[in-house]
Amino acid sequence: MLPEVEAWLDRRTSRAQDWDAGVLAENKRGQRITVVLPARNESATVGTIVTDIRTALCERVPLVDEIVVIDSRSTDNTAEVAAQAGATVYHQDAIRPDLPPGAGKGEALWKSLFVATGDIIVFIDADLLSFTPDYVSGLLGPLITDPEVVYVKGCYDRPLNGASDGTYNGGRVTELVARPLLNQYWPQLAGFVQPLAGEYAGRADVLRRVPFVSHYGVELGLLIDLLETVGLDALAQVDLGVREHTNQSTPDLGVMAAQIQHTARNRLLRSGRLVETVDTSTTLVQYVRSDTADGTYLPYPRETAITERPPADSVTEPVLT
Ligand SMILES: O=c1ccn([C@@H]2O[C@H](COP(=O)(O)OP(=O)(O)O)[C@@H](O)[C@H]2O)c(=O)[nH]1
Ligand SMILES: O=C(O)[C@@H](COP(=O)(O)O)O[C@H]1O[C@H](CO)[C@@H](O)[C@H](O)[C@H]1O
Repeated sequence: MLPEVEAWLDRRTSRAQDWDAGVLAENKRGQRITVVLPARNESATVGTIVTDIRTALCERVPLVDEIVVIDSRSTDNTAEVAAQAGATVYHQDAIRPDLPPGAGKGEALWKSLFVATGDIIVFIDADLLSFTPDYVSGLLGPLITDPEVVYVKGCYDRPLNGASDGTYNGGRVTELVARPLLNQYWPQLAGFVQPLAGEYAGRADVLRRVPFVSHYGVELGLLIDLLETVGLDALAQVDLGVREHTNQSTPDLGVMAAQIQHTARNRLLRSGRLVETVDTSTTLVQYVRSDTADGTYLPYPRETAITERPPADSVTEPVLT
């Protein structure tokens, strides 16, 4: 591990219990806080998370000023459940409809930058099964107390599929793809325990100055781009304990892994560290067994291409017609 990363780990890692929500609320210094939940078909969990944030961090303690749910083309009643719980809900495609449509989680997060009013934005996944309000207060701790910190990622133990035997086999794409890539090509980021964590927070003005990768490339893209724009010491991480969420299937994480690999490749090409002599395919061919008598395998092609939204600040205002 690089000596600067060892020093960073010591200097920029804290724990959720180190940060008291009431004390943070007293020290906001007029900064507005928005919590954003990107949500695609999360009606089973989004309401509880919004309710917990609202009651603990808006009503009991005036730490959070706004709760936004970005409905990301849900086909269930996510929007209604979130609104009923007290969130302000925006449909992803209804934000800046003048722009060509984007897709995936990265699009939902980028679009939130056009509607969130906070000086600090906290991103929380909407599929969490272990959410507690100190996920939010923990992430806010370094940002409210240290003006030199601009971005904070959560870290935690990650049981897989509700395992209660003390095993932490979650974070499959983190362990099999993202962590190896970061250690190989961006060793300054090797101190992040959960580089793909879906719970993180940043200063809105900084978030508006970096691109957002579409789909599931967004977390890796943000980490790499923020390292390059603000430097390692402006980044921090907070130990949130344990995190359980609705785990996707392993084949679906194969698509996520490919998107993350394309994100890393895109940044290596952009920086000139990688030169490609042949085109790279973005089609991932998986296999499913047919339900015919012979049960042969059928190819199941999945598209894994990523796109990228430019920094929100660089997008011109909509032309009013
Ligand atoms: O197109 C998408 C895909 C995902 N999400 C949300 O992003 C978060 C993380 O996505 P997911 O749970 O699918 O990823 P995982 O946590 O399994 O890696 C969840 O709140 C999703 O509802 C979204 O808003 N739009
Ligand atoms: O960390 C990971 O490997 C993936 C999948 O986690 P699991 O194997 O389902 O626990 O989950 C994260 O990655 C996504 C891509 O960056 C994020 O968008 C998710 O919020 C995060 O849960």
